[in-house]
Amino acid sequence: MYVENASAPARKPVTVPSLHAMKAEGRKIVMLTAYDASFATQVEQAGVDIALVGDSLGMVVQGHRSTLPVTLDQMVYHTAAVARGLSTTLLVTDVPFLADRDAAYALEAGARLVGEAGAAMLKIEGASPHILEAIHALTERVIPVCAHLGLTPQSVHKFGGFKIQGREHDAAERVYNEALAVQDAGADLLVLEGVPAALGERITKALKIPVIGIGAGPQCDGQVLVIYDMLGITPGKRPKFSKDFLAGRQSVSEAIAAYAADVRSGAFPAAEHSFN
Ligand SMILES: Nc1nc(=O)c2c([nH]1)NC[C@@H]1CN(c3ccc(C(=O)N[C@@H](CCC(=O)O)C(=O)O)cc3)CN21
Ligand SMILES: CC(C)C(=O)C(=O)O
Ligand SMILES: [Mg+2]
Repeated sequence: MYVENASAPARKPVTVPSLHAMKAEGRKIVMLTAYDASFATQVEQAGVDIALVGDSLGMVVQGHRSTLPVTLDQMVYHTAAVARGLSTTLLVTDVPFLADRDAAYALEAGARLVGEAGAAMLKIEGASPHILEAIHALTERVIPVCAHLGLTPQSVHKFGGFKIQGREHDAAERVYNEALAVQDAGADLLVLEGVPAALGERITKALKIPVIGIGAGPQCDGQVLVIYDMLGITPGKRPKFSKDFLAGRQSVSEAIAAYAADVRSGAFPAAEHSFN
């Protein structure tokens, strides 16, 4: 275990079954990205439920304009670093662009990110037939999967930018049906990004698995943000759905604790962080 965490107060480990229990009991799930051991320790000590090694690291750590250049080797490197900073926080890692091109590649990613680096769950964007196959192949081999729908950043070229999805009736139906499909394929969790709040609420109510929103309104079972956005240090324009929790506070740990408290109370996201 990472030494700075050695004196952290004990809490029960967050697990896939405990996330399902949180949805059943109406307790909000708090998720935040981390890319290294020091931030992972901050996330752990603030009592965040899930740490996400997001492929957003391609943008906020590496300085690229999209998440597409991130490699599986890089995700393994960051996941192993984050794992050393955690003890009870559930560790989810993104499968990078096209590492899920078929079930065999997805299993290779699973072997490396779970077996080698220490992730507990893989997050995969989309619901096309080959992605549903990959979700099925992984979950059949007891690697839990978090699906990711709506504004899936790896689809940036198809969408023509980081654009809110599911605004028109047909597009909303498509995202809704994809959510049912990834659940049927075996996903244990869904990240729903950049969709109108009403669609976020409808999908959250329809699914048995917990739905974590980012720009998907306040009715989701939990929320996730990119940690540099909620610390106000992202260069340039932050997404509208994010909020600077360090503003007016004294430390990173206070900011993360405030984020966790606001997600749990329902104070975040407010109307200004949601789309209609
Ligand atoms: N710093 C950072 N934060 C993120 O949330 C994030 C990343 N990077 N990188 C990977 C993806 C890209 N994401 C993004 C990036 C930009 C917008 C954005 O600017 N959206 C517009 C909405 C445009 C519309 O209305 O269609 C916005 O105003 O928020 C959204 C998601 C989410 N992820
Ligand atoms: C924004 C979250 C959901 C993500 O996928 C990432 O950080 O890469
Ligand atoms: Mg991602």
